[in-house]
Formats: sequence, C-alpha cells, structure tokens
Amino acid sequence: MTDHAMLSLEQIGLRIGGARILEGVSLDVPAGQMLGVIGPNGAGKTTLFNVVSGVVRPTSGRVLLDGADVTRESIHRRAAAGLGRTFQTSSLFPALSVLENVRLAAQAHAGGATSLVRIPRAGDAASERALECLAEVGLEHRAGAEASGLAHGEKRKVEIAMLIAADPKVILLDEPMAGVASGDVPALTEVIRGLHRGGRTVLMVEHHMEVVLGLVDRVAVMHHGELLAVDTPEAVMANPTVQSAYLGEAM
Ligand SMILES: Nc1ncnc2c1ncn2[C@@H]1O[C@H](COP(=O)(O)OP(=O)(O)OP(=O)(O)O)[C@@H](O)[C@H]1O
Repeated sequence: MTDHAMLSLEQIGLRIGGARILEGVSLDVPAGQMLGVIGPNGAGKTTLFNVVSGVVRPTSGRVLLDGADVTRESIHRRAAAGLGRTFQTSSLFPALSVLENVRLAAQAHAGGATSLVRIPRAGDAASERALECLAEVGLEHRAGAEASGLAHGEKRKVEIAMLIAADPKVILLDEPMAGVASGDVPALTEVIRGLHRGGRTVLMVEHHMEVVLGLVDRVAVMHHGELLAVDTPEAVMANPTVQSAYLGEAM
C-alpha cells in the first residue's frame, strides 16, 4: 500500500430541488486500501457512489481518479479511466451463461465488438480472460450455467468477475451482501478479501457490519449527507458521535 490517493473526493455537495443530499464530503482513498462506507438508511451512501461513478453530477466539489479530475466525465469515460462498480440490483444478462456474461465484459474492456450472437470459441482471448476472472472468484465450475439459475451469492461473484475483467483501478461495491443467503456470506466475503489482496482499491457500502468490520482498512461513516468520521473499524465503533448517529438502529 502507498500513500498515493487512488480516489479523492474534494468538498462534494449535492442539492436536489431544495434538499441537501450531500454536503462537504472530502475523502482520500490510498491505492490498495479497502474502505467501508456505512451509515443509517438515507444517509447518502448510494448517492455518494452515484457521484463517484458519474450517475449523478455533484452541485459542488471534485472527484479525482488516480489524480485526474473526472467530475465532468460520463459514466463510460470514468469506467474507461478505471472505475468499476456493482449495483444493488443484478447487472447480469439472465439468459446468457456465466462465461458469456464475463466474456462480454472482457471483450468490452479489450475494445472489441460486444456481439451477443457471436459464438465464443474455446481459446479466444476474451474467453480465456473470462475464465481467469471466474477462477479468481471461484466460479469456473459454473461457467456453462445460465445466469438466471444462479443463487444471489453466485450472481454477486459473477458481477465481481465482470469487474475484474475490466481491470479497474478502483472498485465500488454497493451492498454486495444484500439478498445473499447467510450461508453464502463467508465465501463472498473471501472473494472480496481476494480483490483487496490483489492490491486493488475497493470502496464498499454494506449494512452487514460484521462483514465490513472484518474486511476493511478504514470505515467512512455517513449521516444526513455528511461524513461523520473516517477511521479504523475499532476507532469508528468506539466513537460516541457515530454511536449516537446510530441510536435506534442496529449497528
Ligand atoms: N434523485 C433524488 N431526488 C430526491 N432525493 C433523493 C434523490 N436521490 C437520493 N435522494 C435522497 O437522498 C437521501 C440519501 O439517499 P441514499 O439512497 O443515497 O441513502 P443511503 O445511505 O444509500 O440509504 P440506504 O442505506 O437506505 O440505501 C435520501 O433521503 C434520499 O431520499
């Protein structure tokens, strides 16, 4: 890990109508760090991811990816510059196989035509790359399965394999454990730990506190659109301001 900030947020503010959704959010995420983003419902976590990935443009402030200002860049330009994201809802093509889904992501990254009708040939570069990515998430044995038949935990792993295929500098995981059966949580946790071990910079919004605290280097706590604290998991849990923000909520 280095001190170089792979992602920097500078005084991010967002107003929609008269509502103040985000205010003064400043954050540096060093290369290779995993940061958990937590906060009560409606705190602004998903909106912050939307600002980082380009779904929403902030009213004020800047987003820097590996030192480059991407605040005014489109979603696609940011993805091409190395920003990968999963969403709370599945982004898989349900009728395609696991391999075909990951292969399309690998092909898109390589700049080739992403044709759904092209029959994958064994040994083509995109298929090889897709198989490598599936192996990284422990799903190569499911390569031929139809995506619609996968359990939630498996779908999340395929989505992560699709991210890896694009070789991103920064990965945003939006509630990866949502809808995942409790028995599948440990295996998915290990896949996310593997992303981190691979030296990738990862931000993760997650309500499953045990998962967050067991995985991340630092935790950013949001409340009413502001950052309450950014610190180690231990320090954040011991922080009285954080505890009072969560009063009435299970932490
Ligand atoms: N386009 C929008 N227009 C108006 N209000 C919005 C818009 N997007 C988000 N909000 C409001 O901003 C606040 C933050 O929402 P956001 O979904 O980012 O919270 P969150 O922390 O991700 O919540 P959760 O944990 O429930 O997913 C909420 O009060 C939400 O209603």
